[in-house]
Amino acid sequence: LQDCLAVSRTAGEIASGHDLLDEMQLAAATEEKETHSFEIDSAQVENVKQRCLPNALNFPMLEEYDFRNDTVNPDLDMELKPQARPRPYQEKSLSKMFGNGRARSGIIVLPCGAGKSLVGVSAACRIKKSCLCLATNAVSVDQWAFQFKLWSTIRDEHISRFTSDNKEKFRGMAGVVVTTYNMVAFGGKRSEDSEKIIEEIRNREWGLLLMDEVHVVPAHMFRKVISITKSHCKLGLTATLVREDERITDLNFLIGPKLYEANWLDLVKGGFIANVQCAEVWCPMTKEFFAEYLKKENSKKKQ
Ligand SMILES: Nc1ncnc2c1ncn2[C@@H]1O[C@H](COP(=O)(O)OP(=O)(O)OP(=O)(O)O)[C@@H](O)[C@H]1O
Repeated sequence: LQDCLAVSRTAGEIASGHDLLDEMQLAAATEEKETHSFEIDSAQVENVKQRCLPNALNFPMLEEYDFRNDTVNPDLDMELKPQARPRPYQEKSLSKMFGNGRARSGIIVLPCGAGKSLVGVSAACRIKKSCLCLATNAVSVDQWAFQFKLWSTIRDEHISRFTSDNKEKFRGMAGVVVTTYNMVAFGGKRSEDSEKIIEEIRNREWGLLLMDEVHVVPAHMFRKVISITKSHCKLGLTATLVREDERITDLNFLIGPKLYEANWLDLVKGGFIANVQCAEVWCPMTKEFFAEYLKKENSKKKQ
């Protein structure tokens, strides 16, 4: 099996779904346990993951992809360029993902401007298999395609964009497709060109599903994207794990646990991101607005 879901009760006590994983403790805890291997029907994987959450059986799971031994999916010739030098916190986030030589699915949290793109591109360069990169809009798609070319040696014909304006196809056995969550999740009628590309996206086994801004994607769209694409490893990138719809735990079993979170104050001190100034501005409210503001059912909107 190239993919495995690792489960450990003891590890669960150490690292609950939202805590950072401590490699040493986790390895020690897992070693104490016997290993059993069995295959899960792909249609049931989401159910199994959900049943293992802390509010159910409390067997937190790690999904790992043994990409080095994947002889089924073709390799993608792509390296980081020598001038791409990940910063210490970027390296650390990658070491949480690739700690044991496999690619672990999960979420990396880095503040705005800290360089999530280089982390995503580095992850794709290590796995060296086809990568589906999902962004929230067409501008981000262009930026991601640009970042892949900026930091990696990927050849132009191996990377394509799929948006309403750009319906490109990569050439060769493996490649990177950058598109939006919307393009993949769209349920309406598509043009012939789009239909062909989406078929390709559905049918291919992706080594890496790279998901940008995971906190803003509505939960139902997320589910749809994950259910119609087949990927061995999922990496979610975000600047915050706060969600408006309170479905943050969904990310935990749909993608994986938080693997790393950088402390933005440390990054400011290190000179990696700009200093933040916080100011509180008080504004008057009209009587009607204030009455609405005080209503219990509007409490979520206040956030
Ligand atoms: N290791 C690095 N060496 C040099 N430049 C870097 C490095 N990492 C990131 N950068 C630069 O920092 C800037 C911010 O990077 P990037 O756009 O990936 O941040 P981000 O975390 O995605 O931000 P946002 O959340 O705002 O999208 C870019 O100009 C990028 O080239």
